[in-house]
Amino acid sequence: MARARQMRRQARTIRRYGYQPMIVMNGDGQLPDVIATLIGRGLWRYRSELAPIYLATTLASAGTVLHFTHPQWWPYLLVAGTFAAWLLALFGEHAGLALRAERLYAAVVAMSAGSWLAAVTALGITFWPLAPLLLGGGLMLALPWWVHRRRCAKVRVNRQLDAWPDIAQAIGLAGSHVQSAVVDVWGWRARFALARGQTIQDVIGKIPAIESALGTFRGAVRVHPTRDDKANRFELRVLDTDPHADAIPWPGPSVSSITEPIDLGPFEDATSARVLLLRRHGLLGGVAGSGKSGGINVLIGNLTACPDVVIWAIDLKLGMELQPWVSCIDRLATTPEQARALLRDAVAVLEARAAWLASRGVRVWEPTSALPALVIVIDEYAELADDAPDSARDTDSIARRGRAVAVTLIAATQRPTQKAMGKGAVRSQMDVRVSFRVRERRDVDLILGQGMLDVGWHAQRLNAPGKFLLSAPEHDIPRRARAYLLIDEAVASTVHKHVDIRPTLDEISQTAIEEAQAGIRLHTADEQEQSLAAEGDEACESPEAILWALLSGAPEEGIPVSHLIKATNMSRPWVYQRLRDLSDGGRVTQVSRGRWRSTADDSQ
Ligand SMILES: Nc1ncnc2c1ncn2[C@@H]1O[C@H](COP(=O)(O)OP(=O)(O)OP(=O)(O)O)[C@@H](O)[C@H]1O
Repeated sequence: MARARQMRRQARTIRRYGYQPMIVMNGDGQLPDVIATLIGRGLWRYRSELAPIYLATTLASAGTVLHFTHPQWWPYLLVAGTFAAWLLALFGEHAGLALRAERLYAAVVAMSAGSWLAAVTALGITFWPLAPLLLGGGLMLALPWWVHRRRCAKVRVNRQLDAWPDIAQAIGLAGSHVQSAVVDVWGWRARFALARGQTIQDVIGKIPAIESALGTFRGAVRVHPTRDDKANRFELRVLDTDPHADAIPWPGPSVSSITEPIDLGPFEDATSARVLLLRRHGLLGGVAGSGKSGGINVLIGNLTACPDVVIWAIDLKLGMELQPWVSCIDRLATTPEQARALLRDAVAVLEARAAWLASRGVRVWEPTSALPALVIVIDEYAELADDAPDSARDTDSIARRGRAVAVTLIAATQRPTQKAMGKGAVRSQMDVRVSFRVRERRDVDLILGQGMLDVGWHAQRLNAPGKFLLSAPEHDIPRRARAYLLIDEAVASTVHKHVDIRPTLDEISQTAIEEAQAGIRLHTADEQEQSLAAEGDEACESPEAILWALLSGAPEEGIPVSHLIKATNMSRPWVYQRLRDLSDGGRVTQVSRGRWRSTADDSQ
């Protein structure tokens, strides 16, 4: 038992230091040196934890020396401390202080240290209560430092990286070394240089050995080429936690313009699944409950933060899904009629924009807040194809011609079969495909494109809501990602935050819509007139129509009842009954005894 414990301790020491420190004493009074070495090593090894003590000691020594040599310097020290605090608070981000709380903490420490040093320089360390203040205040300020999660993680990572030479030796990658490392919320990533002749394929083959040597869980290590794609470099990604283990709350919009790629959620290696929507159409597919609406929420949440996008939406489930966004959506169609009108207007917009571009000799519409892009989100596309099949021509038009003029379609549907997509070219025009879980293997090809299943896009294996595969020009290998989850409160607060920055459509588009609608009104009026005329022709033969025609054309003094009886060929009571009815409705009036006319002229 004891032997096993000792061996374990030895192994741990070897992992940490790369060798087993051996202490040899020859009885010549070397013990103090050895102890000093060990203490020195400990002070260095635990430098991060001991940093507050080092700082306090430095302040106390510097303050004492300055008090005896330059006591008149205290105002400069005070100004320096204040200036350092100001710099850290405002620009600390550039020094790696990513969170506001971290910058605030650093500023408080700088301010406190500067003030205390100035006081000690002026008054001396024996001045009450400067010494207890250093102890008490130092302890209070040290606590957040000691418990800070990212600092602890950084220390742990540094220790793991210190052990890399031995790990590399043990797993056959001797000579590779760390160049840089960063810690993030999911774990850490480091850039490595390989020894001569080693390749990234060698490293990929050693992943299980690396996981074992670093003591991580299985699947925690990923190896990627570096951004510069050098053959003798690689990036090691080590996850402390599985980013997909639980629902991932939406951290807020990742963009402020449609020209930037939108972050949908993390891949398994915790890098962001970012995708550009400008001049692209998108299709989201997956079984009921797989997270399509959640994905749409992430997209809309980001789009609402872009003042260069106008959002239109169609939600034929009576607006159940998209209603919460309504204040940020310029136009929401919840009935087939509204959807038809919306798509018709979108085509008018794209045609007007295309004509405007052509008149200026410009090829593409560059979105700005004055000339915004138009994104049309359609939740459950199959319902649109079912309830408003005649709108297929418009969706087709938008899908084919919308890119250059920044009119984008985003469609979500369970199974994008040709029938569900309305028989047009919409599906084939979708440049960005997001597949949530599908039930049948063949649905993978339906959503992601023909042949994708065969080359490893296994959306049928996604095992939790919100998990998806993303296919887009910049995403051509299958990597599992999980969409952020927006709870109702996040939607409400996002709407509240962005409602004031929502743009309206540009004049070119608005005029096109007005003209299209006026054209439709004219067309409808014509149709109505024609149908009335047709009705009139038909009705001319009826006694009612004859009666009404005579009354309408009657002169000022009215028309005699005898004429009406004769012309209609009806009985006197019949004529009087009709006259009474028309009179009750205010449509005719008795001018004098036995003479009637219509009141139409009176109202003009
Ligand atoms: N990204 C996510 N992370 C965790 N859970 C999620 C995520 N997205 C969705 N869910 C869970 O799955 C449930 C169903 O999601 P959602 O309504 O988005 O699916 P859907 O594919 O749109 O379904 P339907 O086709 O029936 O509308 C949600 O109520 C939520 O609890």
